[in-house]
Amino acid sequence: MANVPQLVFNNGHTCPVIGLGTWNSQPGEVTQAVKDAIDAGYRHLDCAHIYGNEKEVGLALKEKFAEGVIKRKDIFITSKLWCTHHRPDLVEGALRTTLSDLGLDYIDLYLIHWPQAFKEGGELLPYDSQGKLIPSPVDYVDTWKAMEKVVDLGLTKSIGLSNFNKKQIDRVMEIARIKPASLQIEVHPYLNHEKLIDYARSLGITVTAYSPLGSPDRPGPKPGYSHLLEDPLLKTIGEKYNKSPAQILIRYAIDRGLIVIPKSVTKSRIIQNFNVFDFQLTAEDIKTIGSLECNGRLCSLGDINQPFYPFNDEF
Ligand SMILES: NC(=O)C1=CN([C@@H]2O[C@H](COP(=O)(O)OP(=O)(O)OC[C@H]3O[C@@H](n4cnc5c(N)ncnc54)[C@H](OP(=O)(O)O)[C@@H]3O)[C@@H](O)[C@H]2O)C=CC1
Ligand SMILES: O=C1CO[C@H](CO)[C@@H](O)[C@@H]1O
Repeated sequence: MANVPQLVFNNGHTCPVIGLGTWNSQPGEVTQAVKDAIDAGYRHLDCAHIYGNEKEVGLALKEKFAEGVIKRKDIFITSKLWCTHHRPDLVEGALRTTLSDLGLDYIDLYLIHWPQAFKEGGELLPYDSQGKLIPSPVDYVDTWKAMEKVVDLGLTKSIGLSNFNKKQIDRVMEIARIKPASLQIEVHPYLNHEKLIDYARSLGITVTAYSPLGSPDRPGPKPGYSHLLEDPLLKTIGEKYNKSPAQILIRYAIDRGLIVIPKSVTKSRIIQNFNVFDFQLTAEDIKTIGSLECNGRLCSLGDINQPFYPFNDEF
């Protein structure tokens, strides 16, 4: 794959260190965003069935393939198995739906989106009358065996996990014939996740940082904390390199050895976020930025008492 620095997975496949996030990119805007990203040099897209926009992502790919701007092998596509499809007999069909929506015959990485399973066969977010998501008893280790089968079928090159904690990763590692290639978790200076990142790496699993800009269109992490992009420290460090806070945050992930997937539907920001390969943060910058840590988790799902909820453990 051209020009974008890559990380190598434990199976030898490579993944560009920056990708375009697509959560909350509306169907009416995501096609243009993906086309702008490809034109800007992105060669990695982060998608998911739950984002409800894979068909529109597929339209952009179709156009860029037809124009000859990229070939299929030039771009890395991630998607994720949603929680209502953990039952082993549903996994292949879920991936085939994603492939059909994206207009592809394989993806590069398929992740179990969350360890929790939800009631199958209805809404993607099946709430009960109390407003709680209805669990399904499926254990993610059984789901993992079905994930291995979709690799065998050639429907995805690699498989991995998202939002899993240490114990949950261990349980998958114990039974895995095909080891997870990557772990996608929330990582930014308010939630540095040092222990989980070190642990995943010790197992040969790469880590992808989601919400790297602190997901600024969502409520902040804690009362009294500004949104990350407004943090004066990032502005000061940015001035040193003539870069924006967003560029510092993206570089912060890359310089920690992570894959990073900032989302934007704004052409100028899509270009800006990719323009991070002409500078590098020092070890001291990384330490200083890391001091913003406040256990400021932004993204969670389901009830803390439900089976397999991942965020009750220290990491
Ligand atoms: N595995 C999982 O469970 C999860 C995965 N993800 C993945 O990670 C991706 C990124 O995370 P996400 O939570 O979307 O948030 P990000 O941290 O990437 O922030 C995205 C927001 O920042 C704005 N933005 C982007 N670039 C800039 C810039 N240069 N200056 C100022 N503002 C900017 C965007 O606005 P605009 O678009 O209007 O330009 C958007 O509002 C997701 O899109 C998704 O693909 C995210 C959450 C959970
Ligand atoms: O990636 C994500 C964003 O959307 C989902 C909900 O709609 C989240 O649960 C998930 O983690």
